[in-house]
Amino acid sequence: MTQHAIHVENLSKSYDDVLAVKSISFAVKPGETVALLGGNGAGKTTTISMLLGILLPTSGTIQVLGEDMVKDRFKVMHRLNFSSPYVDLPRRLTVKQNLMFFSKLYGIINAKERLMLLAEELNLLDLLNRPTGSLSAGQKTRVSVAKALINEPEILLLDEPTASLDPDTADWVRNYIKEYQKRNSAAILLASHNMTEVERICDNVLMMKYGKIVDQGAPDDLLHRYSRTNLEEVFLDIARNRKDSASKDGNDISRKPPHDDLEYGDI
Ligand SMILES: Nc1ncnc2c1ncn2[C@@H]1O[C@H](COP(=O)(O)OP(=O)(O)OP(=O)(O)O)[C@@H](O)[C@H]1O
Repeated sequence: MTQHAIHVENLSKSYDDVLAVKSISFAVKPGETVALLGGNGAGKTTTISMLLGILLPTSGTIQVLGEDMVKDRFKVMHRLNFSSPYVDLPRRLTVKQNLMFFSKLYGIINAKERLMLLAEELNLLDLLNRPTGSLSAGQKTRVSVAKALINEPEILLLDEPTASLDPDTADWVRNYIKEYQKRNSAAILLASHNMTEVERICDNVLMMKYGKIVDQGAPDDLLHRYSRTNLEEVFLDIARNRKDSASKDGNDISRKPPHDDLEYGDI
């Protein structure tokens, strides 16, 4: 039996009186790319933060590479990494200093070689001596991807990996990440608002709303079930409760959320 790279069961998280994530369950296999989709406030960042061990769940379990993330996260943290354009790397450090810092943090043996390889592949050579804070948004995103791959992670958590990139560079970065995944059988969990990206690179999609997973499936499967031609329309159907019929597996997405759900999300 294939061991799941990520296995989440009945995971919930409350912030005081806000129940941000409500009993979600899902799994990601090695070599698989799964998208976490949902409107603002749906619970995506909270979920990713729990997977990274930054936030403790209120209840439920998270197994990462077979380890319990709550009890034993230090056994596996060096095997994961993440990239988010919303988490700034230290601004005054140069790109090289930042990448070197993270190499040391992850205990990379041939740190300099690894750094230079990534810099070359991600077209960062001319930026290595620039303060990270002085870079354009797109340049910072490329540095963030390099930082995320510095330890050759088996699990990659990506929050909007191509935000701020022009279409040509975004396409290139997507292909680069997919190539990396193929070589390393990495599991990828991706939060994105870019539906074309999700359709192109994800094997499975989890649709979150008000902290719950309200539907899921392969992109083609969702298009078929919602009788849509693209994922953006499926997203809008779910966000606006527009679909009349329940999905085949019995999820009734036409149902209005219970009254107390309204305070948790703003789709
Ligand atoms: N530190 C916090 N304290 C209190 N409430 C929080 C905190 N962080 C998030 N929340 C709330 O939890 C809910 C889920 O937020 P989260 O950031 O996980 O959503 P998201 O899906 O990532 O949204 P977005 O797409 O806007 O980034 C929201 O209602 C949010 O206001």
